[in-house]
Amino acid sequence: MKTFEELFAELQAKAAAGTPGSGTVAALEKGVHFIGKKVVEEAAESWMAAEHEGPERTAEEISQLLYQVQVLMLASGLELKDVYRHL
Ligand SMILES: N=c1c2ncn([C@@H]3O[C@H](COP(=O)(O)OP(=O)(O)OP(=O)(O)O)[C@@H](O)[C@H]3O)c2ncn1[C@@H]1O[C@H](COP(=O)(O)O)[C@@H](O)[C@H]1O
Repeated sequence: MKTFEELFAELQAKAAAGTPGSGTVAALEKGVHFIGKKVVEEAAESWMAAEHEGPERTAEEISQLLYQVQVLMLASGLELKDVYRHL
């Protein structure tokens, strides 16, 4: 288990190092358009899970949505504080 902040730090480090075998690095190489579609896909799956599949599946889909949002942040050159200041 990891927190939102811990996951972001892990993804930042992998992106900076270009870690071989990292799905995050591969997604960043594909770019914002590819990542944006993943965000929309996971958002839709979260919605469908919430309507039809119960809380456990919903939590799983939301975790994937949070991951894809973090990858989009990295692709956009954003840090956590850039987003948090709008909360
Ligand atoms: N939390 C996640 C995470 N959530 C979702 N995903 C990715 O998002 C995809 C979504 O899963 P789905 O089952 O919806 O997708 P799918 O349709 O079956 O498969 P795809 O065709 O979309 O790949 C997964 O295949 C993963 O590639 C994640 N990939 C990585 N992480 C974490 O990110 C960290 C870094 O990962 P790497 O960069 O791969 O080392 C690790 O700690 C991982 O646990």
